[in-house]
Amino acid sequence: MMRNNLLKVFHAMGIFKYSAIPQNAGPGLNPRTDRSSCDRSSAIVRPDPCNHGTTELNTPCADYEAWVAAHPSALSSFDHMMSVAKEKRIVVFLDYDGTLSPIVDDPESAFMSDKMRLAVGKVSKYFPTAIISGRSRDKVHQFVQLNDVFYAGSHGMDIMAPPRQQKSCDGKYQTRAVDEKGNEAIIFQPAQEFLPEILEIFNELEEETRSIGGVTIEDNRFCVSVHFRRAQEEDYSIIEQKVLSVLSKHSRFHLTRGRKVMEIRPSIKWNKGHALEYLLETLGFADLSDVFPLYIGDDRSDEDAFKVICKRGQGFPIIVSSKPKDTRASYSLRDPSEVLSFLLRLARWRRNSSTSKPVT
Ligand SMILES: O=P(O)(O)OC[C@H]1O[C@H](O[C@H]2O[C@H](CO)[C@@H](O)[C@H](O)[C@H]2O)[C@H](O)[C@@H](O)[C@@H]1O
Repeated sequence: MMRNNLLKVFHAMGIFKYSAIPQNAGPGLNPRTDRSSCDRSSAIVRPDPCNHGTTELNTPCADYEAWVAAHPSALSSFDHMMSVAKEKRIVVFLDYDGTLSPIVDDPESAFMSDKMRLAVGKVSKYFPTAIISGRSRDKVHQFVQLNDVFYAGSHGMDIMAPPRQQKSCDGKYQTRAVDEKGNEAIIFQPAQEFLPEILEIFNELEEETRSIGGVTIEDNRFCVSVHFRRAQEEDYSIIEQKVLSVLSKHSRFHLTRGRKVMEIRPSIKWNKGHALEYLLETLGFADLSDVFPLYIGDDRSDEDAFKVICKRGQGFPIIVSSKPKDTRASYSLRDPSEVLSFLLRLARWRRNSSTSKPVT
């Protein structure tokens, strides 16, 4: 009752203009009542006060229940979602930090639970599954320890995929490799030429921030993370100044922000969304009209992948958040424990289902 009243108020304020959403948006993108949250034009957004975290919604909109009404729980909506996806070829994409592992203070201790490993393993038995992380590819593989999963590190700038002729790529950034199981693979690294400068940036950042307590610099191979989760809040602006001063010496790089982290990345047109498309193509799904990507992620960089799914007009962009956030995702899960439940349910659904089309 209270929620309905709140929603009416929001409607009156024009915060969620469901009626403005095109009714022909594709399958999976219009939860429950044909509302697409891919249309962000009507959301009221304020930048994070210190610009140090993810963007959250302002005003009464910062009410989780109302937000969930616009981004329904993927658990409560599971049956509906699967009725949309049945007969489709589901391909599963997962982010790592904040999705498969809970956010912790020490980035080196962001371990994945055995239960989660088992769930991802089960999902990968039934659906092609890839993990696209901001971490280095090796690091995320070390955390996940599954060999039947495809890995993309450095926000998609380092992908190991099966060898397959690419239409959209001239092979310039590809090298041949052998995966853990001894199979032929391709490693795609579009930012290779930036490696020497990334190393310089890493060293400069270490030097510049050495004297500030609680800051750690993480080498993510094709990008560098500056963590300040353990720093004093009063040091945030000096940390930002130091990072910006290092960045000013490297014109081919830019800054992005995540959850208490600033990241310096090569300025190439490549992100998690491109990685999703690249993987679909290498897995042989590019030309199939019934391919249904499902992407679960919690952070700003995952929005690039949500955007691609929205543009394709078919799939499930799912955000992991326990707070209202401006997002293109259509569905939500509260935290990694809900991700775990969702993945287990997905694997069970596929195992018990005779109608869904197995991916070949
Ligand atoms: O794309 P992701 O896999 O989500 O990686 C994004 C960043 O995740 C990690 O940082 C975040 O998780 C840490 C551990 O829980 C936490 O301490 C930190 O505050 C978060 O921002 C990772 O360490 C970064 O390098 C990734 O870019």
